[in-house]
Parts: sequence; structure tokens; C-alpha cells
Amino acid sequence: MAGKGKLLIIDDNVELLFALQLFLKPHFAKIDTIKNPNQLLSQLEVDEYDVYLLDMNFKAGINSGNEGLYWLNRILDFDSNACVVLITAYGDVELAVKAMKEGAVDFIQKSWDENKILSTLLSAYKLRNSKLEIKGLKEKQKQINHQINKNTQFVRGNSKGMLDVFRTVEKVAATEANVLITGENGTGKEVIARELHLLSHRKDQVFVSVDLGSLSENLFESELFGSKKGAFTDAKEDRMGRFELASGGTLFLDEIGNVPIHLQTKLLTAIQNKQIVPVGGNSPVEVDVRILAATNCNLLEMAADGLFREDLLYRLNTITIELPTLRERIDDIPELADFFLQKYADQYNKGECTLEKSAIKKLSQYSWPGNIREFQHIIEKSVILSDTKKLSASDVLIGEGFQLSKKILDSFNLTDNEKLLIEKAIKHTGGNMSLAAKELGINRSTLYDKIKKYDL
Ligand SMILES: Nc1ncnc2c1ncn2[C@@H]1O[C@H](COP(=O)(O)OP(=O)(O)OP(=O)(O)O)[C@@H](O)[C@H]1O
Repeated sequence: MAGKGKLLIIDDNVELLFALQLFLKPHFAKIDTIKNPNQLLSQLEVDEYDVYLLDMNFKAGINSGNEGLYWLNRILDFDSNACVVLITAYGDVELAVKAMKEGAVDFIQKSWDENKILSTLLSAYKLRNSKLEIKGLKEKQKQINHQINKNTQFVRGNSKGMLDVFRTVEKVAATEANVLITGENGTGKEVIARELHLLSHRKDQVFVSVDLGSLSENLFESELFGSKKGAFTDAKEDRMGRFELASGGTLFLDEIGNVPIHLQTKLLTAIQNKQIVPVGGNSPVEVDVRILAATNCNLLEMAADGLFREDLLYRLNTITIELPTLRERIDDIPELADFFLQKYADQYNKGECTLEKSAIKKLSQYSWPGNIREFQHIIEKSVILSDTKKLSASDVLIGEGFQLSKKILDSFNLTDNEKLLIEKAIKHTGGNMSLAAKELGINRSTLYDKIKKYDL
């Protein structure tokens, strides 16, 4: 069976070239040879090789190996994933080590046996395939990131509060500073974190978000730091945690104020040492992450009350960005309304829709305890239910979902009662979704799922 891969042999010993070509022919799809290394660059212009077998010494009498090192570097300049195996004079181990430091994958000493040279070259070919696979995956990751980033459109707004926010965002994005983003639920903290990532040097790497508010204490460590096979009953294989997944990119720690104090210590150690130890493992793994964190809690107050570690707070809040509530940025309501109107009109095939002045007025007068998240749901609901393309005040369905309670007080229906309890919890906590979720005994993402499901 014919071999795979292309091999280029560069050596000034013509007999050796001939012998090697004959012996290796069945194992490679193509073998070319060059006896004068000066022809190497022009050869690389015409063809691409998987593996190179390169002599270290070309000129009779000069055995410094420098010429081999020179050509090694030219090949790597041309293709950084090239797999170059060097032929060294017997006893030239020091030189071979130097060459491997410069990027050669292996070396064989002259007067080799045939099995040794074949196995070295076939291993180099395997390595080449792995390198190309990694290159392909990195490229794919870049494309996927690019696609995700393209889809995350948002409204910057022109209100004074948001202009201040973006002034800070633009100053700190390109730095490696950790940023703490504060603001009520639904004000767009994650949107701002993504924007910071996109404007940073890490933009081609991943943005990994973790909702610490919805992580149970049991899962906290394994989710963040990963786990080794056998660490607990269900750990059937090694699993990477969010820190390691985000390495090279940005890690967004959402709802940081909900982390119990004893777990804060573990978080601090990981951030401080830039190392994590997976659950069930004993060796630390280096991680290179930029930390962005968000909360709707007042961490300074929590620190004063002994509920949040001060040292962790100072690690996180090198820069703090405070997002205004929607009721503090009423000026942005027309732009936001237009943005979501177009978005949902497209999504539900409603054609070109517009909002009449009365509708904008109604949207501007409401207090928006759930901020932009609530605003977005109201526009979505209004687009779905309206019979007209020109939406007026009566088509804007603010507060319609909260009519339920009176009707079903005496009902034993489980769904109705679940809706009622959710409504009550949201009202009781003044729209604070984390607190409402806590009172209901569910996590925040489940609460959001239910709000969407019941159209509340
Ligand atoms: N400026 C904006 N433009 C468009 N959409 C936005 C904007 N800000 C927020 N949103 C939308 O509002 C919703 C809530 O935003 P986001 O999750 O970023 O808020 P948050 O403050 O992190 O919320 P929470 O505190 O509940 O985690 C999301 O669907 C988001 O896409």
C-alpha cells in the first residue's frame, strides 16, 4: 500500500539521497531530494512538504552545524508547522539539542539503522498531522468567535450615563485590568462584559461566562476548576473547568456577590496565583485569563459586613463600571425600542413595524424594575400580539402579565399557582431576580426560563 505524506530530503551526499529515496519510497506518497540547500527556498515555492530530513553540515570541513540551523530556521519561517528531522554527525548531541530548541522535532545520528530512521520519520509525519489539526481547530474557533461576536448587536445609547460608561469601557478594554461591572438585574452587565472582551487584545480567543448565582456549592469547584476521572462517582473522565476553558481569553464571573464566603477563598487563590487544581487532581494547571465580574450587590457594604472578602474585592475591582438603570436613561428608550422592534418584527415575520409617539411615551413613563431584559420582553410580546404595524400605546402590553393573581387565588392548578408565586416573589423583591429566585428556591436561569415560558 502506498504511503502518505510528502517528504523532502536535503543532503549533499548524492549516494545517501539515492539510498534513502529507494528505502523510504513505499512509506511516503512523494519524496523529493535536494543536494544543494541553496535550492531549498525555490523548492518551497513550488511544493509543500509534511516532513523534512535535513543534514546539519553541508560544506566539507565545516562541522559547526550552523548551516543546518540556518536552513532549519528558513523552513520554519516558511511554515511554522513544518516537522524537520535533522541528520547530525555521530556524537553531535549538543548541537542536536540546540536545533530542537530552535524548532526541529527530532534528530538522527549518521550511521543509523533503517528501522530507526523509518520510525522517526513516521512519528514526525504523525506530529505534522496533529499540528495541522490544531491549526484547523484554532482557525475554526476564530471563525466561530467571529460569528458569535457579529450576532451580539446592542444599543450603545446616548444618555449621559451610558456615554460615561463607554468612555471608561474604551479606556480599560485594551488593558489587562480586572473589571467589576455593577448594576441592577437586566441593565446589560453581560453585554458590557462582552464589549470589553471584543475591544481587548483577547478578542480572537474565547469569552466564557459563568453564572455563579446558579451554581450549587457542590458543583462550584468542579465547574470552575474541572475534575479528574474518578474524583467523584459520576466523574467518568477528566473534565475541564471554566478557568481552563477560558485560558487565553476572558472569564466573566456573573453574580459574584452570590458566592458564599468559604468559596470566595478558592476563587481568590485561583485568580491570584493564575493556577487551578482540578477536583481530584494534585498538580496545579496554569491559566491565563482576564477576569471580568458582575453583580447587583453592593460588595463594599458586603465586605464591611464580613460577607465578602475584601482581598477578593480588591482583586476584582481594579476598575468598576456602574451601569445606570433603564429609568435613569429614559433618553435611550426610543433607540432601544426601535432596536427591539426591528429585531422581533424580523424574527416573527411582521414586516416593517413602527412605534407611535403615544407608545414611546408609555414606555418612557414606566419604571422598568427588570430594566432592559423586561423592556425587551414587553416589546417582543407587543410585536407578537399586535394586529397592526403601527404600534400605539394600547399595543404596548406593559404589566399585562401581572393580572393573574386576582383570578386564581382559589385555584388548585399547579401551573397557575407556580405563575402566581413567581409574580409574588418578583413583586416582593422589587424586581431583583436573584433574590426572587432565592426566595422561590430555584436558580436564576430557571427563573428566567419560567418567566419566558409563562410570558410574565
Ligand atoms: N444595550 C443593550 N442593547 C441591546 N440589548 C441589551 C442591552 N443591554 C442589555 N440588553 C439585553 O437585555 C438582556 C439582559 O442583559 P444582560 O444579561 O447583559 O444584563 P445583566 O445586567 O447581566 O443581567 P443580570 O443581572 O440579570 O445577569 C439581554 O437579553 C441583553 O441582550
